[in-house]
Amino acid sequence: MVIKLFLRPHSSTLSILSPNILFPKVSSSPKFPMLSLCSMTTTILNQFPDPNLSYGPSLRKGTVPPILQSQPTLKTFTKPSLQYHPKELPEEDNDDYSLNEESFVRVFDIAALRLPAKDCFVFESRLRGHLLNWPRIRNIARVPGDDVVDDFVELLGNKRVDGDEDALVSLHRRIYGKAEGDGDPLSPVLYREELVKTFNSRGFVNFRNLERMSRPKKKKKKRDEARGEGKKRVSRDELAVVEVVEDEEQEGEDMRGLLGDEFRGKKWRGSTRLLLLDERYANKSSDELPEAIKAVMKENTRESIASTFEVVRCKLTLFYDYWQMNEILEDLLPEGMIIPSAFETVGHIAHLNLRDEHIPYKKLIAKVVLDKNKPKIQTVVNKIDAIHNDYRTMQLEVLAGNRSLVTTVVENGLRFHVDLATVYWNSRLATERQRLLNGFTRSDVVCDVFCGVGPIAIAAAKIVKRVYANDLNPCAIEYLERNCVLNKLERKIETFNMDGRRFIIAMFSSEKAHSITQVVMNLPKDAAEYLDAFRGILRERPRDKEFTMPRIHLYGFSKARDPEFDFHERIRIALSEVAVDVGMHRVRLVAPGKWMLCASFILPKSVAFARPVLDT
Ligand SMILES: C[S@@+](CC[C@H](N)C(=O)[O-])C[C@H]1O[C@@H](n2cnc3c(N)ncnc32)[C@H](O)[C@@H]1O
Repeated sequence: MVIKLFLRPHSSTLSILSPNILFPKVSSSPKFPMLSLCSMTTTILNQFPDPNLSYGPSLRKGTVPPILQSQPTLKTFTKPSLQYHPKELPEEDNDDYSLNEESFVRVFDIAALRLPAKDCFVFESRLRGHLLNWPRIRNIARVPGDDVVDDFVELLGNKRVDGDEDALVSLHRRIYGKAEGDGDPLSPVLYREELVKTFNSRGFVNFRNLERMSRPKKKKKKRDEARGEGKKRVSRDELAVVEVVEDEEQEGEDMRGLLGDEFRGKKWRGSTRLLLLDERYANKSSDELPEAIKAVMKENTRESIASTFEVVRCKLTLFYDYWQMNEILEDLLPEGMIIPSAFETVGHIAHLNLRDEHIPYKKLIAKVVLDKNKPKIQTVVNKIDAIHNDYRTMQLEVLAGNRSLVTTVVENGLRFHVDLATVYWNSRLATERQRLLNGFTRSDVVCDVFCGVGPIAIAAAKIVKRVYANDLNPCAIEYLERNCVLNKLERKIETFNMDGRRFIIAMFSSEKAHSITQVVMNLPKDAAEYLDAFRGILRERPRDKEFTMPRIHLYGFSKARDPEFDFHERIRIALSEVAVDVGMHRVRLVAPGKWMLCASFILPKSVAFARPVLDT
């Protein structure tokens, strides 16, 4: 079900359902001490209300923290006076801009059920349907600084002492600097001494920050300042932070001295956790909360007078790292533009195929692709032009990351070193290669006429008796030889660096011809044109000799309505043969209406022993 959500201003109140009696507050005002609205300074001006938005996080929902509101989405380096929104980016100036990650920070108001840490998992499963359940956000959030060791909780206990006074209440009075008899507040030094006297050695040791109590308070962390926030951070990962919205006024009298600078709560109530509630409950009053939550509150406030169960208002801040690639790009690129969502990977390289309309944004797109796919992706490239050259190498432009196009690809357990600048590689053919290899046996001898860096030849060498691998590109052969060694298969592979036609003729006019059982011809654009090399290839040999004809696997493209028929015709014409029994396999659609096919057939004897046309 899609729930439509209207974000409302922060002004509505949320009642605390359980009065906290653990450390009764000395503060003047607050009826709802955990729910101060004054600290919620994010403005609704920057909210993106959209009644059509569905449930869940979105860059178009939430608010931009005030400190970031003036910042542009892009930072400029060379023209500080100009600050373009990417949607207005001039094409030539593209290189001068970098992404401003902070402009992707969004703050969401949510409600949370604060409860003892030990109970959080029980209630998480009990209230699962009422929790936030946002991707990559845990429903349970920590409250930093209020974690205490179990021994200390034990020490505090929950039992009544001295007749009518709760041990915790009594402790609280002492901690707030009052003498046993509720006299004047103690000076920090006396207060500390009092504490030292009061606790036994076990308890004393467990006050991690006791020895620092009389020191001046440390400055807030730089990062908090940069974000313009002084709230306690519950989660410290890079994706998100949950903060309880509290009353600033009351913070002077908190337990920070005892429990550390990070602890900013006005009361200390033992280790607690936040169960983040469904975003629809963000601004609901206690009456409007679902029965399941009300029941939990009721049970737990009744059971223990010192209950820490309460509903609190929180701010959930999502950072640049939280958002997925498509969400960032959607926000960055002009409306209506197709979002580049997929790319090919070759080892550490992401290979984009950007459309013309993306070119002004290519560096930004590449940066997002890099950021969102680190550490696996280290380099982002774009194909500049269609493949035209003989070696089938791509014209690539490095857009982001390190500039090296030498990478290592792992395919079917084999490792291949590849330099995309000088050799051909296509990871999309991995399945096809596997299909082809499945047809090979131990007794086969394979000729790979257009082998590249060896994805077929090397994988075949693991299965078959022997492989002869050839490529016209000297760089491909250099990498092939490296890869043979890398995969410890150099003894089974013989390499050649010559034109495919010459290679076919050389192989079949040598002694090797007897043993060759499989020929792979993977140069889809032109391979069919090389078939004539087989015509009369065995004509010098005695016809009566038992000769096993090799099976040829020929790749090709076809844009015809009946691609199989079309490709079959081309094969027949190239072999100058009336009938050839061919098995066809559609490999993949390489472009709309353009199929890559693999034709497999046994070289007809009539072709292999044919006399050249002029001889007859
Ligand atoms: C489509 S790639 C296939 C490479 C390898 N089979 C693969 O799957 O990665 C075609 C290869 O044929 C090589 N090539 C192109 N023309 C050639 C020719 N006339 N003779 C031999 N090899 C050639 C190119 O250098 C390229 O490596």
